[in-house]
Amino acid sequence: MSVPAIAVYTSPPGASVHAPPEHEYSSRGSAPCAAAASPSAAPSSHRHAAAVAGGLSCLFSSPSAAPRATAYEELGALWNDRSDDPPTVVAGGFGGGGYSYPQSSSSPSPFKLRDHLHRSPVSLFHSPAASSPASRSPSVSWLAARERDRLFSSFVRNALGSCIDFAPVTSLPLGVRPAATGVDAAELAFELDENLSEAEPSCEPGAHELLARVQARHRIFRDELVVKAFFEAERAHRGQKRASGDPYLQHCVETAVHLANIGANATVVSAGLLHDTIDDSFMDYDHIFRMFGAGVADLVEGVSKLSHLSKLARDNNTASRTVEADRLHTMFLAMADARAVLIKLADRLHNMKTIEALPLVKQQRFAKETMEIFVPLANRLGIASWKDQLENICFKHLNPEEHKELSSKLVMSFDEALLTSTLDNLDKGLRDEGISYHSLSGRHKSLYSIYSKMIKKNLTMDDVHDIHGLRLVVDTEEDCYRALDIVHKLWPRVTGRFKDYISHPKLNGYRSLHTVIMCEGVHPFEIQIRTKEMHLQAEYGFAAHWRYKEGGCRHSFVLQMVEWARWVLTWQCEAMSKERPSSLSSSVGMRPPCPFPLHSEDCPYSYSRQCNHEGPIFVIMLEHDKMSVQELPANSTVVDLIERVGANSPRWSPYSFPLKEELRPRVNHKPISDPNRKLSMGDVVELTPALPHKSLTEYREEIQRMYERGGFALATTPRS
Ligand SMILES: Nc1nc2c(ncn2[C@@H]2O[C@H](COP(=O)(O)OP(=O)(O)OP(=O)(O)O)[C@@H](O)[C@H]2O)c(=O)[nH]1
Ligand SMILES: Nc1ncnc2c1ncn2[C@@H]1O[C@H](COP(=O)(O)OP(=O)(O)OP(=O)(O)O)[C@@H](O)[C@H]1O
Repeated sequence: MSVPAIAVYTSPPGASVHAPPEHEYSSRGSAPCAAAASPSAAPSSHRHAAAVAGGLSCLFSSPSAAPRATAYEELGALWNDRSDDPPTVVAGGFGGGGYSYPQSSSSPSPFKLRDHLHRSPVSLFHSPAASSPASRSPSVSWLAARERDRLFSSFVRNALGSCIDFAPVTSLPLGVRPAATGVDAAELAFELDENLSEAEPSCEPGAHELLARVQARHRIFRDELVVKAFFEAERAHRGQKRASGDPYLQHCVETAVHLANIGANATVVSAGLLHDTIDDSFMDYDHIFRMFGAGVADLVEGVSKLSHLSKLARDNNTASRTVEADRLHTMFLAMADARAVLIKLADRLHNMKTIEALPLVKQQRFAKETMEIFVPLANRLGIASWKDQLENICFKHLNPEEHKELSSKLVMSFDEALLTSTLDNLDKGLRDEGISYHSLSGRHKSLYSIYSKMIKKNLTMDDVHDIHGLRLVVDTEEDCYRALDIVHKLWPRVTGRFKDYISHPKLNGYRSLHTVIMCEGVHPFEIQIRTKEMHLQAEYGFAAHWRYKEGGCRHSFVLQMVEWARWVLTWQCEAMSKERPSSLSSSVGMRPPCPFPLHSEDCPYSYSRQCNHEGPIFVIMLEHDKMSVQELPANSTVVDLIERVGANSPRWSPYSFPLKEELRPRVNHKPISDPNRKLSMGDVVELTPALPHKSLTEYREEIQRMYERGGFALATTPRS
């Protein structure tokens, strides 16, 4: 996904208001580095070390497997507390890294005010914004909202076109609460304890220190709800250890830290802390609901469901069956609140970072599954830094030799100082010519992305021209060409590498100017120049980067869901992360209507409930202990599934619905009494339940009788 750090086009008016310093250098991922107050201030050894160390890191020092925290990630942790951030320069790991400027300040653009006050949803997953303390201005927010709506509307019409029915909601009906996102005090089904953080509940040694450490990094961990979730997670996992020997709680905390790093709000961070409680402790949904309310409980339950599916998929090696793996991605995104997918991804990211503690064979299995299932999810959701990190870890385990060789080469060839100085030069060149810009960002390509490109195009590393890349987003098409002239005046261009996708858009609608220039005579730099609208299209439209990477996509409803998920996540994390109950009351009047097409009146900001598409549904089918992901038309029933299985079976012929409950098909672990029960996205249908021990003999006899009557499939009363 693309990378602007401060690119701000469509931020909702409820979003936090920031006044960033003149220059911001920030990461595409969750890894800003506050070590240097300016790009040039960080010693290059430090920058290199941080770049190299970026792959595997762990926030908390641990006696066993967890490596020491790296500058890359530790400093990334500061993002959530943006008001404390100094201007930062980023030291990205091999996950790729980035830098960026907001618009140039010498030549204010008409968007200047809005741009500085609101951050883009696009920016959320890519780069933290360094900022000075927040202040709120309702009138400016409102103006921004109108601009956002205008931009968003035209973007949706242009970009999504026939993919969706575009019917923007202009206002929320009276009495409808705008969001189930940040925790609104009125939504809570419990009273938050006063001075909870001082309550000092008794817990295992080290837990308070763990909390203190993480609180020092992220303000969100001082939030009452989050503190309460921390102590509840501690209670749930007390005495449990990870394979590495670390307390289990550490995994919960680090999962939550990943979420905090991308700006998730208190509800999501709390659910991240509690994400394993339903599966691995005495706590159930009701308990979490009573303690934390529906927002957190639903998310934890959603993660638990995803974990079950993921385990089923792993045990059945679904990842290696492309079609089914693809259905699985869609199913994950469609069945759960997108934020649950986010928590599952954060959980997987930490598990992958600590995978060395597992036996080799498991490392391989996890790496394969992560590459096939979770990397595409991170890609589709636009969380580039997680995608890069997951890919690089998997790469290391799946192709250790290639990883080693390429890492050493990249250390030699990647020049971080050059990236920042090129950014500086372009910024100056643009200012000198009076061209205002919206954002200017730079990134270095991740190790795995370089590797993939080399394999795909049969290149050597020297032939990869975009290891260093800059992206400039300006206001008008005319500015694109003016900026291009400046670029070509500043540096010699590499012949044959200029592409004008503005006058000749790609078939998928992608528009941008691309050129490759040579820095200091030896380093090729790819520079992309585009307008804000082109950029939105490249991020969210038909030309979206995830689709560009993944190739064709069959179902338009998939496109819609994915873009929805990205939008919801981006907005929620971005807009709500600073909004705690105390501040909500004052901002409620300014809450925006949900901008996403198709949101209905009760707008829960969760696309899953809005997804009344006519497209197919995907369900998991378990038959004789084998799992498959089946695609069925909308409104299909259990009988439809059974008929499909029967039709493919040589023994197929109808038989009656079993009387014995334990022999009936199960949907989500419960035997069904109505074979015409409709199936929903993500249902797990067991056609042949696992053999119950006690009734084993009886069960066999019954099956035998069924076969004798003619076939192991169900025929039911015909449907009307
Ligand atoms: N979102 C999006 N980005 C694109 C698309 N096409 C190209 N890009 C971006 O532009 C970069 C370079 O694209 P091109 O100049 O067309 O280059 P190429 O022919 O694909 O091959 P290389 O020059 O070797 O990278 C890609 O690496 C992407 O970052 C697209 O359809 N959608
Ligand atoms: N020149 C650039 N400047 C800034 N960001 C870029 C540039 N080129 C790509 N990006 C962004 O960096 C991220 C990682 O891109 P990456 O290089 O891995 O893939 P890509 O750009 O699609 O290249 P390719 O398909 O050629 O491998 C994406 O979000 C992409 O949009």
